[in-house]
Amino acid sequence: MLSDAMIRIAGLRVLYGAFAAVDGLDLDIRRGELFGLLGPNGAGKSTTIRVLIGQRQPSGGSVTIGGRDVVREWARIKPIFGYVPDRENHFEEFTGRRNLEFFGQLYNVPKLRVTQVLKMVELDEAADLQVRGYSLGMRKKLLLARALLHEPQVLYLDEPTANLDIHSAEVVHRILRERVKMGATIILTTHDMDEVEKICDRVGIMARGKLVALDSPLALKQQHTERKVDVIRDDGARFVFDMDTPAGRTDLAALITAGRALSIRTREFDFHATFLKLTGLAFD
Ligand SMILES: Nc1ncnc2c1ncn2[C@@H]1O[C@H](COP(=O)(O)OP(=O)(O)OP(=O)(O)O)[C@@H](O)[C@H]1O
Repeated sequence: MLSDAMIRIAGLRVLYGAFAAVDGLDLDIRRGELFGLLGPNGAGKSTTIRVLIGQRQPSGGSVTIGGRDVVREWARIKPIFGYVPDRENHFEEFTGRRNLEFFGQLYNVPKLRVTQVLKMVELDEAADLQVRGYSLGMRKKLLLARALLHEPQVLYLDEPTANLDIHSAEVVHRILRERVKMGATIILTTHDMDEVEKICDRVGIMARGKLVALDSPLALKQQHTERKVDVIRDDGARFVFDMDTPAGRTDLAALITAGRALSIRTREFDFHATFLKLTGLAFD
């Protein structure tokens, strides 16, 4: 348990009928942390988020945000979070600006703030066009702009950069890092380890409703990078030396000292392999 947890998920269970989509999840997220939640399809990521945004009640366990229980104290939690869903739900016939003004009214957000967030996500030039003409990426950025309107302390994002080009993804990444620097707490779900490595402070990997890994991206890499070295000798023979064994280290050193190593390559972190291994989906 973290002493500075903003979001505390303890023993969370969510049932759909008899099926446990989330099956005893314990997870603390720090205040001011950008947390990446990964996992294969059906792992329980979206169900967890559904509990956090009040769409689904826990079947067991508890979730608190800033010390308040999401079920019993929902009215106090609702104003402090923003949510970017994976599926958009804009008013097609409204302009981007009108969409935001509509939602802004619900939170008493001044019109100036609408202009600010449109600029932030680089939609200022398209602000007065109907959303029906927007690209997938523009629609996604409008969702983010909407979630930022009331400057939420807590932000949940379901695959925020899916369908975005590289530049737009960077705009989103920059905005998220800025938010956490200002003290916001963010959970995003993604299938993209590069994204996690680039912007997340910690990562949790879920499988079958449970957490199977929890660490910083760097620690996860260090823990799961194979400490092996592939060598091609001057006569074309190939060798793999295991750096975790004394024999592997001595043999490699001998080959190098003898000047017979033609090519030496250390193994890179293989996120796909690690992910499949941790989630139990690797083929044997
Ligand atoms: N409304 C529902 N009724 C019944 N089962 C559901 C319902 N919603 C989700 N499930 C099941 O719960 C499990 C977890 O689903 P969830 O959407 O939380 O996974 P996920 O990790 O978000 O997956 P993805 O990466 O595909 O979005 C899946 O097996 C799914 O079929």
